[in-house]
Amino acid sequence: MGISLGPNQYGKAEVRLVTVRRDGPVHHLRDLTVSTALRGDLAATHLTGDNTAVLTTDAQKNTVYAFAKQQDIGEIEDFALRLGRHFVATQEAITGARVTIAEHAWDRIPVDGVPHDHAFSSSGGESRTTTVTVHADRAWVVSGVDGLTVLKSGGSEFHSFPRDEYTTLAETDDRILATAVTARWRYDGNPAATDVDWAKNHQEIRRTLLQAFATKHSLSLQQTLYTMGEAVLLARPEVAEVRLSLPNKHHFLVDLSPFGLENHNEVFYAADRPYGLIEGTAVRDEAEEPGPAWTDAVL
Ligand SMILES: O=c1[nH]c(=O)c2[nH]c(=O)[nH]c2[nH]1
Repeated sequence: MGISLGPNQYGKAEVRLVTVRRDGPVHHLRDLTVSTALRGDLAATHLTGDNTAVLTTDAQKNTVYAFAKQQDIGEIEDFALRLGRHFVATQEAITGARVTIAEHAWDRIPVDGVPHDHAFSSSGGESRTTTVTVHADRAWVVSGVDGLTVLKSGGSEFHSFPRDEYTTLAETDDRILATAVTARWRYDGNPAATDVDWAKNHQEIRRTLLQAFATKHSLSLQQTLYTMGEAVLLARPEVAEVRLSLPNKHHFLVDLSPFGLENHNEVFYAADRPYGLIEGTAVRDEAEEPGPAWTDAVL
């Protein structure tokens, strides 16, 4: 009974690539997930462990980042074709390359109706939430938003933190700041007994959160968090308290120096975990004590 190697392919799956092109103050953002898979004469590595024909998956990932720097990405079809053709043309053993790209769309955050130069939001995955608790004589309402994904490619710094023997993070005065906002706000008084326009509140609070994120020059995500909560309390007198849970979706600068390329804050690796998790509350001084809906509204 004979056994032989069947069809096979290999590559790097889900390379998270974010690029920022700066035309003066206006930034152009691209956010892609790129997967490569190569096929060809790869029997040796499977059968004997001879890797002489194996272009590493690490090199495939590096190629994605280097190509993103060397030429404008353009349409994802063109970028995928450039990558695929490169692998087939340069690797003798490789006869086929499959490159799959998903592009994640971002919209400019409107600030007073004007699209912002370098602050973006992504509506995919967002939901509006509410938790109400009803007793015989009153009700408490907690509303919120989940998964409101935002990113700014300018106006964010993080430095002047303490350095102990385990601190390796570089200080930066220009980084990408990205998060998926989970927000909960509680209404003061007995809102179910009064005439609250829930839809309008939701819309205005969402807009206020976005505008604060876009316009606040950030020295930390903590500072941005408080500014966002404070802005909601300033805009909506019926809201007593705002809780925010903000994952710091890290974007790491890709080191392109091994390929003789400079990276002036243009090409990033979007990491999904671990992430910093920044949580906090902005509360109105004269607000009444929170009701049961607040205690139960876990972030
Ligand atoms: O805005 C930030 N706050 C932190 O507390 C922190 N910690 C870290 O590693 N990066 C950041 N960024």
